[in-house]
This record gives sequence, C-alpha cells and structure tokens, in this order.
Amino acid sequence: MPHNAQFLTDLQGGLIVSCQPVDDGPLDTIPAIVAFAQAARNGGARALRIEGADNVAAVARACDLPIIGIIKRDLPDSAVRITPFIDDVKALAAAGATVIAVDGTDRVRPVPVADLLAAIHAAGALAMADLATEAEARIASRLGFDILGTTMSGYTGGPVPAGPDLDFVAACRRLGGVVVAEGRYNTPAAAASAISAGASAVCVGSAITRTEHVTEWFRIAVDEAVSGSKATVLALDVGGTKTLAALVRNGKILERQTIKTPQGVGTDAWFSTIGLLASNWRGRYDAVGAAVTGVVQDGHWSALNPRTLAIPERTPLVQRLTTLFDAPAIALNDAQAAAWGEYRHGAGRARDMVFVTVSSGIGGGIVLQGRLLQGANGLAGSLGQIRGAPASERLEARASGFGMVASAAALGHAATTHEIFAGVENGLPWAVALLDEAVGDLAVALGDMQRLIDPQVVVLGGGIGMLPQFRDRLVARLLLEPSHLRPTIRPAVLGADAGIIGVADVSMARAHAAAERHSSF
Ligand SMILES: CC(=O)N[C@H](C=O)[C@@H](O)[C@H](O)[C@H](O)COP(=O)(O)O
Repeated sequence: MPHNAQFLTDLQGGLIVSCQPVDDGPLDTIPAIVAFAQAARNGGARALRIEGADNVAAVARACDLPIIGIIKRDLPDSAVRITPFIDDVKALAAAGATVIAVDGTDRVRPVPVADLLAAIHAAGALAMADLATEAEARIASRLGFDILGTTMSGYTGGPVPAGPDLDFVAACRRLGGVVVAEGRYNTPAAAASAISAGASAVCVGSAITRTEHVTEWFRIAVDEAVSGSKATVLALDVGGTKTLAALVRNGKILERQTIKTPQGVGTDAWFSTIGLLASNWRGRYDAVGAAVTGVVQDGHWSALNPRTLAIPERTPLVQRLTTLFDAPAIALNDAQAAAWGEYRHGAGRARDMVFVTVSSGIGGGIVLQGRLLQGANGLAGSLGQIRGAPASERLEARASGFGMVASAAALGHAATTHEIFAGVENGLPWAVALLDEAVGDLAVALGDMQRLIDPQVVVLGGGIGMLPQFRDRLVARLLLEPSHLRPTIRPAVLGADAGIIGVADVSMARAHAAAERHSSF
C-alpha cells in the first residue's frame, strides 16, 4: 500500500473505479465486488471506491490497489448517507481503506464534518469530502480535506441532471488541491472531459459496475431505435385546481403547459378544454397518459373525493382520451403515477417503495418488487382513505391541507394552509398543536403501513409533505417507533412533475408492449 502522500501523487491523471453494485441486486455480494475490483485493476484503474467495511476488508485482501472506503447509511433524521459516524470511519480504517470519504454537504447531520475529518486523520487515513456546491468545497478545503470530490452534485434535491457537473469540477480546481470528479461520468468521453475541466482524477461507478443501469441505458436506446417515434408521450396530470400537460420522453419533460382545471363545466366541455391544451402538439406524440385525482378502474374514472374534482361516476376516461388525441391512452390515479415516477426516475429507486403525497389531500402509491400496485378497484395505496378506528374520519380529513384548514376553522381560526404554517413559524400555540396533531395522525398511519407492506423506503411528496417544517416533525415522530418498524423517509425529488413522468413511463411501456405483440418477427 503506498504511503499517503505518494498516493495523492500517484492518483494524478488516474481513473478510480467505484465498485458499488446495485443495492440488493444479484451482483451485490462480496465475491462479486472483489471480482469487480480485480477486473478494474486489470483494466488499469489507479484506485477503487468501495462501500462497506466488510467489502473494503475483502477487497484489500484480494487486490493491491488503494481503496477509498465509504459506509452508506439511510438515517431516519438526516439525508446524509455517506460515512455519517465516527465509528464508520474507524471501521473503514481498520478494514484497510487508504482514503475515507464522508458526505461534506451543508445538511443536517449526526456528526459535524470537522469531527469526521479529525477522526480520519487520527486513524492515519486520507480524507475525501463528497460535495455538492462550491461553498461546501471552500469549507472542506479550509478544514483540511486531502481530496475534494464532486460526488454529491445533483443529489441533494430536485431532479438528478443527466450529465456530470463539469463547472463544479472547475470551481474545485480553482480552490487548489486534489480534485476527484465523480458522479455521472458514464462514458469514456465524459471522463476525459473531467480531466480537461481540471480534475486530478475521475471516479466512475455505474458505467462500470452497475450492470442493471448500463443494461437499461442500452435497452432504452434500442427501444427508441426499434419504435422510432414511439417514444414521446403526451402526459396529463389533472388535479383539483391545476392541469399540467407535457411532452415527455424517457423521463424528461420536453415542453409543458399548465391551465386551471376546468370545474363545473360538464364533461364534454371539460374534455374539449383538455384537447385544446395539447392542440399545438398534434403529431408530436405517440401515446397519451393521464394521471388524475380520483380512482381509475378499467379505464373509467370516478371521484374519490368530490370536493377535489366533481366528475361523473365511471367517466370513460381512456376511451375519450384515445378518441380526443387519436393515440393509445392509459390513465392512472395521480398518486400511483407519482409513485411510479419517483420509483423510476426519482427518490424511490428501491425494490419495494411507498410514495405518500400530502397536499390539499393525501394520496399514496405502492411499488412492490418493481411493480406498481393498482389494486382490483384502482384503490391500492390510497393512504388518505384509511380510517384507523371505526368512529374515525379518513386520514385525509385530519392530516391533509383541507383537514388542517377545517381543524383550524373548528378552533375559530379562518386560516389557509399557508397561514397555518406561517403561524407555526411564529410559534402560535394553536397552529403548532394543530400541525403536531396532523403529523401525529400521519405518523401512526405510516407506522401501520410499514407493518403491513414493509417497504425499503417511503418517499414523501406533495406541497405540504415537501415542507421541511412538516417533514422534520414527521421524522421526529417516527423516531418513537422501534427501529425495525420505522419507515425510512426520503424526500421526493420530482416535485410536481412526478405524476406526468410516472404516467408517461407507464404509457410508453404499454405502447412498446402493444407494438411488440403486433410485430411480425
Ligand atoms: C450520490 C452518491 O451517493 N454517490 C455514490 C457514492 O459513493 C455512488 O452511488 C456513485 O455510484 C458513485 O459516486 C459514482 O458515481 P457514478 O455511479 O455516477 O459513476
């Protein structure tokens, strides 16, 4: 193993291979990780990035390359995942890591970054900071980290960008020291561009050791070539107040328009308004997907909560959309669609996940073993509809935006949700008590849901669910659950786009399946 200072010199201009297979996938085993490490060495990698103390120890025994060690944890009360604890640092050092990387982002964390850095140096290892912004890089550099890594850029909120963050590499370069470009260097050309942008070394993971991801990249390219234009979806998200229409291709929104959802105009007028919304996109899409508030069963749409949107019982939505847009159409409940969107392109990339949206109402969606559950009647995942006890009202009537506004009114406060949250911010006791009660109700429901479905992650979205005031309180309440029964909450990353991205994905998959059934080979 090279001496530390020598390692930093040797790393200049080198390729680091991150051997982190897809979690729980068939290659997520110690022998496979060791094999990846040896293969990377044979291919000319200068160093390895390995997750988990056991994996680091096994790779250190079998391969003579220096190791950047990390431990990833999903914490209930912090979004920080990479090496959050001093004990993690000690375990990695004992396992043989030359460098130990920690999340260096400016987020709520269990142990200050400076303490982790001191522990790494005390253990005789080099320290790498995994960063997302220039401000964080400046702090990490000042603290004395040996390596600045661009690892976290694009992963601290919002949709993950398609390409790497070369500007951030250049910004780190300007700070001086050793810079590792990491994150979405998915092609040799992208890795080379990192060096041109000023990186000392490039770390590549998914493109080399996540076979599932690479397969998917190829599969999408082949699908597009096979189906030609069969890849653009006109996606609609019909909510109680707003309707969003977009052209979506492979999880990316190409163009979008929003209108106020037509209310009380009758079904025919309603459909012609929706038709007009997309009239200038005619000929540019091959399939249609609608994510709608309410229940969709066999292509028929019914209101679950007529207060949100009054539509006639069993409106033949799919048939009307097919005729209106002259393209194959599908429809899904909006929360189910958003669940699929977050699962495929957002924060829910786990085998089993539940999506919960808290906004004016409460909705949910369940993805188990990679399949979206719709249920026999289209109701699967309708968390807002559960009662909990015979005399109880639905959860939605208590813990949603509508519910909180009604509770405030019952207490004599005519307040909007916005005003309730402002009241919480200003410490008004009635507002704080009301929010705590809503959060308490949701925490019980999520605890019960965890017992029933046992997902790996629960992605929390919706205008209210995304508010830190709401999420932090919910996470704190869930800490009262025993750890093995406690949901792991992750903030949604697709925001208001989750529904259209999800429904477009399902619509595209159905269009491909139909094309395959009709193809002649
Ligand atoms: C954000 C985060 O947690 N990144 C992780 C850090 O270890 C890994 O999941 C990445 O695979 C690694 O950074 C390499 O990046 P890419 O797989 O894009 O080549």
